[in-house]
Amino acid sequence: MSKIAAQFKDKKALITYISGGDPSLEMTEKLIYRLQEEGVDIIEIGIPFSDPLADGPVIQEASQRALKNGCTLKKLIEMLTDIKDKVKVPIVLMGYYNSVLNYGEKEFVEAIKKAGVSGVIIPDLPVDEKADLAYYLKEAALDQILLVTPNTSDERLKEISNSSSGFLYCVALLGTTGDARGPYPQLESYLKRVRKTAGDIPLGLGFGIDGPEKVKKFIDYPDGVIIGSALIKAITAGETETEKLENAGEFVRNIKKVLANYK
Ligand SMILES: O=P(O)(O)OC[C@@H](O)[C@@H](O)c1c[nH]c2ccccc12
Repeated sequence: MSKIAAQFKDKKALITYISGGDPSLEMTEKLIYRLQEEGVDIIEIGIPFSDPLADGPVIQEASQRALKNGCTLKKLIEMLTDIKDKVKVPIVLMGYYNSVLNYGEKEFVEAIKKAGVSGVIIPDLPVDEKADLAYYLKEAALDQILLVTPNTSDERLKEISNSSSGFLYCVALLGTTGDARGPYPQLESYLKRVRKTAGDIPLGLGFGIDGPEKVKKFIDYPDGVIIGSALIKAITAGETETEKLENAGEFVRNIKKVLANYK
């Protein structure tokens, strides 16, 4: 079992997303330590990108702040490599395919492996693309987490879940990240359909889950939740570094309180 999949064992997992380099790489480093201390199960880190097409305004702005402050994929990987020994929680890199292509697919996989990263999410790389990247990731024993949506047909679901490793990312709505309308009204039947088709792989639910209330409402169906925009909002609301870290801690504690009641 991969280090990522193991995080779903006997509990509902909490996966938090932060944008790498927002507002600085030093802050990303401190946030990783804080999220780890608060007991987050997996940390997803976004590679800053100018056209993040799956992202709503909160993450778009976070990505812009990171780019403005000079964060690049290379610098992000260097930072992760430097702190590798202090990070026990599995790290997942989320980024658009273009960033990986620019870096070089083979070089990217080698570098993130060295940085201790456990898996990747590349939302704009379809499963049938058969990219070299998928091959290199497998060789390096890194997870490639794939996404399904309420619109995904049963046939595709089967194909995607067979190729996904670590967990299967169930997008909770038809829209972008941070969409407060989520999750999808027929979430229960959607996730039951996924469960039936996907077999044993853990199911993570993300997009539009903005706090403890929504977690409570929907946690029966998936094996874990992914929260990004709402956490970034809480962090950004802090004025000083200390306040930002404190807000992140408080946000996570409130979600963990809900999750503690479930298995
Ligand atoms: O921000 P939200 O609505 O809480 O959704 C999680 C999300 O942020 C994170 O998993 C993510 C950020 N950017 C993405 C792009 C594609 C898929 C997933 C993501």
